[in-house]
Order: sequence, then structure tokens, then C-alpha cells
Amino acid sequence: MKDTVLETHAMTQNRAKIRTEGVNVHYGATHAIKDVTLDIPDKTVTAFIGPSGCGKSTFLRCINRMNDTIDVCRVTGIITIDGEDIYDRRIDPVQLRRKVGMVFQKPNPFPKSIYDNVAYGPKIHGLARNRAELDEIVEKALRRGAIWDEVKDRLSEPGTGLSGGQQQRLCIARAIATEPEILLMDEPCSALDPIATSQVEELIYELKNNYSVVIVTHSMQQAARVSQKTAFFHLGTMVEYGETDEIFTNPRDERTENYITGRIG
Ligand SMILES: Nc1ncnc2c1ncn2[C@@H]1O[C@H](COP(=O)(O)OP(=O)(O)OP(=O)(O)O)[C@@H](O)[C@H]1O
Repeated sequence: MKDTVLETHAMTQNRAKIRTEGVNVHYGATHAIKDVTLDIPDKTVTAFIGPSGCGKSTFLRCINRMNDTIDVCRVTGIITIDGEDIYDRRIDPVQLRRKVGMVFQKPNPFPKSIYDNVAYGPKIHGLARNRAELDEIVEKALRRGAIWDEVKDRLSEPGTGLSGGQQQRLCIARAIATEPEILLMDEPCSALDPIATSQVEELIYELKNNYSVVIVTHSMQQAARVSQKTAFFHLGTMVEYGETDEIFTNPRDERTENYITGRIG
């Protein structure tokens, strides 16, 4: 009995949240992602690193079907979340994106109040029965986004009036408000100053307790600071994937070594 409990626990710990198998992405004639097979665990920060144009963002966008919005883009292969094929015809991409939230490079709050930025998603997905419940969801998301204390007295002011770093934490709170299980972040700190960057990095590090976070970053220091797993991409291929410490201290592939030592990229 005890063994069964231990085995079940180990299986839960090791089970992949996101699983990709033989994924290829084409933009017309451009072959941007080549046969990528990868298991991304739950409650972990996974970083995608690699030189410009290697396909990091393209691959990230496969995970919530954002590439569907690009006409020339064609995705093949299998991507599952909790064992469910997200490209199955029965999957509604809008519902999928509620489960798989996204934060972009440039903070992009809606031209609405701080409160409404966060309340918007829960409202359209019918997550609150009344105003009191909505208030609760908004407060919880802003707390998780580590920005509650800075905005609690001005919830009706425009989100666009906040500083860049605050706007990005607001966008993270907005993504969290619909209770996603996965958060995709595409270079979330590239438009921020060093102080705002370190605040958002701290937040990302904390978020792994509740979510599976996948972050694209150009900064190897950032990948080393916030992630536990790292995947290195080069020319559309995923060259190496493993524990972040291992990738940075003991890479197995020469291309990874060349990148982390600054010889390519
Ligand atoms: N919308 C698009 N239409 C056509 N080609 C695209 C599109 N988006 C990306 N590509 C091409 O796909 C390849 C991978 O681009 P992608 O943006 O995924 O790389 P990246 O590693 O995220 O780059 P960066 O670090 O510079 O953001 C590149 O050759 C790029 O030109």
C-alpha cells in the first residue's frame, strides 16, 4: 500500500504538464520549428533560450495556439496538455487560452481602469456570480501579481497610467485572473528597467508554486535566475533540454556551449 502511494506521488511529480511530439512549424516556405519533442513539467519555470530567430517565440505560441491567428503559419505534430491534444478539432482556442495565459514583451494593458483590466477576463468567462465575487477575484489576482499594495487605493485609475514595470505586473495579474494553469511569457522584461525587471523576475520565481511557467528570454542571466529547466534552440531545432544548472555549467552539445559562452548569438 505504502509503495503504491509513493509510486503515485512520484508519477504525479514527474508527469509532464505539456508534452510536444515531433512539432514542426512552417511560415509559408520558412521552416521555423523542426521536429521538436519536449516534456514540460508542472509547477516549474522552463526557459527557452537561443539566438535571435531560432524559433523560441514561435514554439511558445504553439502552446496556446496563438499561431492560429497567423494565416501563413502551419503547425504539425502533437501537443498535449494533461494528456489532451490541444489541436483536436473539439478544442475551443478561446477556452484553451483561458487555461494557458500569455504575457507579452511590451506591457499591453487595455485602455480601461486597473480594476477593469483584471476583471475583464473573469467577466467574459462568467467566473463571478456577483460584484463581491468579482472584487475578490480582482484582489487575489493583483496580490498574486505582486502589485496589490501599489494599486489598491486607485483601482479606478487607468492601467496605462502605471509605470512600465507596474503595467507588466498588472498584465500578469490580468493573465492570472482567469485561473490559468500555464503562463507563457515572451520576453516579459525586455521593455523594463533593471529595478522593474528584478521585481518581475521575483514574481516569476514565485509563480511556479501555482503554475507551470514557460518563459522566452534573451538573457541567460535571467534564465539562470528564474528557471529550473532550460531548453536551448538553434536554427529551429531544440538542441538541448535539461536542468538549468546543468545547461549552464555542463552543456552536452557544442552549440549550447558556444551560445552560453558568447561565441554564437
Ligand atoms: N509572422 C511570421 N511570418 C513569417 N515568418 C515568421 C513570422 N514570425 C516568425 N517568423 C520567422 O520564423 C523564424 C523564427 O522566428 P521567432 O520569432 O520564433 O524566433 P525567436 O527565436 O523568438 O527570435 P527573437 O529572439 O529574435 O524574438 C524566423 O525565421 C522568423 O523570421
